[in-house]
Amino acid sequence: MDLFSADATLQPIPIEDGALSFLSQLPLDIPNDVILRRLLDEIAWREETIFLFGKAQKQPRLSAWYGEARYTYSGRTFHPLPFTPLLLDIKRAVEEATGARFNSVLLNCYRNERDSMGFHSDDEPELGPEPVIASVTFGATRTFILKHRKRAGTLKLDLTDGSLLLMAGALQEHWRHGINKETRPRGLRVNLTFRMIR
Ligand SMILES: O=C(O)CCC(=O)C(=O)O
Ligand SMILES: [Fe+2]
Repeated sequence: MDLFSADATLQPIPIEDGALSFLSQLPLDIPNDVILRRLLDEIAWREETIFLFGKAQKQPRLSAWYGEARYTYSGRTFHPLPFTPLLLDIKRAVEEATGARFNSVLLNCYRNERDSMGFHSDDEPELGPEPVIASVTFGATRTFILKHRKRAGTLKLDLTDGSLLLMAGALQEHWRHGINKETRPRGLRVNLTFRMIR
């Protein structure tokens, strides 16, 4: 492999009001399909319940938190599980590719095309101003959609198996992002968002 080829490093994606960059394959020592299978086996996946207009509802995906830092979300304090050796391997690869450091990861498992993530910004106070968030995907491709908060502006990115998307700068302040349900069949997808919680 040519170490200096363009697609071996993060490539900037032009966007106003924030920073985005993409690498189609995060360099890893373990094949993507083996990582996917191990994540499915080793992670303590949970189907969380959320309250929407006072009504209990199951989140349309499975999720799990791992890392070294506690965090609060919707007024509740969560205690993540300690990083596993596999998560530490992926974290090391992400830190090498991005030059950033991370101490927690949120994992989401989209079981099929009916699983989704509502539009949101990752702007919790403990992430600090202009958070750097690294998103790694294994398995099926899903479309990551960004919508500008103040003006008409939508950006769609296909997040493919083994890819790394880096969100930084003022992106979370100006844009929301989400994963829509789809009608065409989609296989299982696991996404990991590495964060630095202070
Ligand atoms: O699954 C994805 O690509 C998005 C995940 C996400 O937005 C998050 O974990 O905050
Ligand atoms: Fe997010």
